[in-house]
Amino acid sequence: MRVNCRTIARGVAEGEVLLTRDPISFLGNVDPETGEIVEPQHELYGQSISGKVLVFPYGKGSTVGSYVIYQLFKNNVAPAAMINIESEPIVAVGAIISEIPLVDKLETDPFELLKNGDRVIVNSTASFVEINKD
Ligand SMILES: C/C(=C\C(=O)O)CCOP(=O)(O)O
Repeated sequence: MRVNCRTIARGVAEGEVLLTRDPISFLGNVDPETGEIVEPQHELYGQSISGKVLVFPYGKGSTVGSYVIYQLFKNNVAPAAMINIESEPIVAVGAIISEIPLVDKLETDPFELLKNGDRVIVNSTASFVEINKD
C-alpha cells in the first residue's frame, strides 16, 4: 500500500516503525551516543530510535536538536527515516544535513495507518511511504 506525502529531506530507506504521539526534543530527550530516549516522561523512554522509521508529530525544543540528529548520524545510531505529522525547522535541518529521509503530511494519518513493528519504505525522493502489512 502506498501513501503519498510531502518530501522534506530526500532519500529512500526501509525499516521497522517506532511510533510516538509525543513530540521529540532531540536535545535532552535523546542520547546522541546510543540513540536511546532518555527523558523519563517521554512515551518512548528507554527505547532506541536507531535504525527505526521514527514516526512522531513534530520536533520541539532547542535548535541544537538539529546538531544532535547529526551526532546520531555520525555515531551510526540515527533513525533510518522519519515521518512527521508536520515537520518544523529543527528536525528538517537535522534530517537534511544527516541525509535521513524525512516526510510529513501523509495523505492518511500515520497514527491510524501504522503500528509499532510494521515494515515500511520511506521514499522521500518520490514522495511516498510504502507499507508492508503482514
Ligand atoms: C547555539 C546555542 C547554544 C549552543 O551553542 O550550545 C543556542 C541555542 O538556542 P536555543 O534557544 O536552545 O535554540
